[in-house]
Amino acid sequence: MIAQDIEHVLISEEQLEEKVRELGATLTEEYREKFPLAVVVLKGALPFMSDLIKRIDTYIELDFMDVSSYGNATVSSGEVKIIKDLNTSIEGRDVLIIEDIIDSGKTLNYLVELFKYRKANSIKIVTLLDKPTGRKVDLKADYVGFDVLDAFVVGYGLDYAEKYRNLPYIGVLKKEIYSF
Ligand SMILES: O=P(O)(O)OC[C@H]1O[C@H](OP(=O)(O)OP(=O)(O)O)[C@H](O)[C@@H]1O
Ligand code: HPA
Ligand SMILES: [Mg+2]
Repeated sequence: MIAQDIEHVLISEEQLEEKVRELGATLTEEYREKFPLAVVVLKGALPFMSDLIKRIDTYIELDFMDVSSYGNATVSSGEVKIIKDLNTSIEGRDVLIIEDIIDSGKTLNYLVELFKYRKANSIKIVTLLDKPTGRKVDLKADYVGFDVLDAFVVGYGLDYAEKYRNLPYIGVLKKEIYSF
């Protein structure tokens, strides 16, 4: 069915599960004495967040922010739009941003600057995927699941034109799907 649009599987369900456990254990240590506010960047980070938080064995608070800059394209528009803001004040909080992918870096750069302005005590980033070759601004995550090369990837939350978020693995989309 939808798997027919995938050229190849890049990261399997098993690899995802193992990595999420590893990241969860690391974050448990990092935040043991704190009560961080985990900010989930909608919509792409939802499946990663939902698996990751079950592997973090310390107190955390969750909040959600919906931002979008891709629309139906495979290249960032460069303009980050806030669709839904946080419900929680982040002044003085230790913020852990949970993301699915860093590509140009513009989404997270925008959020980090916003959270600094709002006087967070600390800001760290955990991202499942990092695509360093896509970078347009200087931004580094604190915790990275996997580096990916320069292909448009989908699945496990990541979309192309709002499709494929429900694939259980990360795959590379066939070129003919997005190039006309
Ligand atoms: O580093 P960047 O080039 O900014 O790209 C990364 C961002 O782009 C995607 O979100 P998108 O704006 O497509 O919204 P979505 O999560 O709802 O798909 C992805 O989930 C990241 O948030
Ligand atoms: O490779 C990608 N796939 C899906 N969404 C994305 N947003 C930035 N890069 C990507
Ligand atoms: Mg998207």
